[in-house]
Amino acid sequence: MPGSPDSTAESAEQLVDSRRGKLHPAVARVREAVRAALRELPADTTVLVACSGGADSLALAAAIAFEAPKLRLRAGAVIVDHGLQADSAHAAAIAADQCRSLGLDPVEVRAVEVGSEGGPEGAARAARYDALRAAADQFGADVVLLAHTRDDQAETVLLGLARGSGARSLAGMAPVAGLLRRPLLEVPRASTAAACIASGLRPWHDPHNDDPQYRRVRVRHEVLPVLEEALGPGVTEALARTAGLLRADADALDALAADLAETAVRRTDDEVLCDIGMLEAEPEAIRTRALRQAALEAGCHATDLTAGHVAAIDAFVTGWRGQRWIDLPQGVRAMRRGGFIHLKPRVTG
Ligand SMILES: Nc1ncnc2c1ncn2[C@@H]1O[C@H](COP(=O)(O)OP(=O)(O)OP(=O)(O)O)[C@@H](O)[C@H]1O
Repeated sequence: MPGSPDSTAESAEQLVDSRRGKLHPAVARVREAVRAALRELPADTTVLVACSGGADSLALAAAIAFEAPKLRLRAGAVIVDHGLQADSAHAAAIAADQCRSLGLDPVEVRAVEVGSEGGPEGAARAARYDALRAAADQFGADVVLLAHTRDDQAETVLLGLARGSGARSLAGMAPVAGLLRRPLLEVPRASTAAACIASGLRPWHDPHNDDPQYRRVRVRHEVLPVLEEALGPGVTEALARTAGLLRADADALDALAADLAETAVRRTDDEVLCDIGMLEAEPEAIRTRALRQAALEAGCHATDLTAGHVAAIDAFVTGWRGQRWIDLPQGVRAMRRGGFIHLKPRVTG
């Protein structure tokens, strides 16, 4: 089914405030979040909003268009056309027109080819992020804004819990990650939808957002409503708060693990060596993070390296009973010899 402008009915009640000439609370909330996230940027910084044409990123586009002159920023938009639906070019053109009419400049549509690595969602995401980075390069932008909301964050935490993830994953999406910023992580999705209606914007409705074959869609439409009903309203907000708390913890542990890896892990020409004597005195949370880092350095991909793999490497330190070796993703092999764990990448050719 092709996507269409969102058919959410305009509620008279929601428009009351704007008719009275008062700023609608949802619009105010989105703008305030944008101001708070971008306040410290130097004047003349170029900021691009990644706009799919959906309600979240359209509300973000409107807010940055309003706030940019006051913050003395230049604000533009990038729309990525993934080419995955018959009418995707049309939907991208409509989103671009709306961004232009908001006063954003430059506004760029980038068509991408989505590969297959990492599954359909992962491949689309990888192609999108590449396109966003390329657009930032082209326009000299230091910041790209993504419109993930508090509800997206809560969904990410629940999905992580269901996988049995650790603190880093349960910390959800980062408000700032290099070039990327997510100013709406504390703003509910209901506010972005209401802000669009109040501003007369016509969001595009992505049919994937209703497709129950995606786990995230099932969490959104089935799991969270049940939790809110059983445990009371506020579950979504609470899950997002958990992400924020765990982010601070995970950052601190990662910093300690990086310090440990600095001394206990070293690279030679053909392998990565981990000093068991230095590792065994450390708490598990720090030791296993340093070991994970070592495995990544040896060539394992983050997406393939599981907690089970890391536990098996850790067993060379804390559960040594003469294990011979373990095979890790990307053909990396780990074994204990002398006082070290040796992580050897597969020899190719
Ligand atoms: N086609 C697009 N063009 C530009 N930006 C997009 C596009 N699709 C998504 N985005 C940006 O990414 C944000 C998240 O979108 P969505 O939730 O659909 O992606 P996702 O698959 O969860 O990706 P990720 O979580 O890695 O960003 C949007 O709010 C928007 O800012």
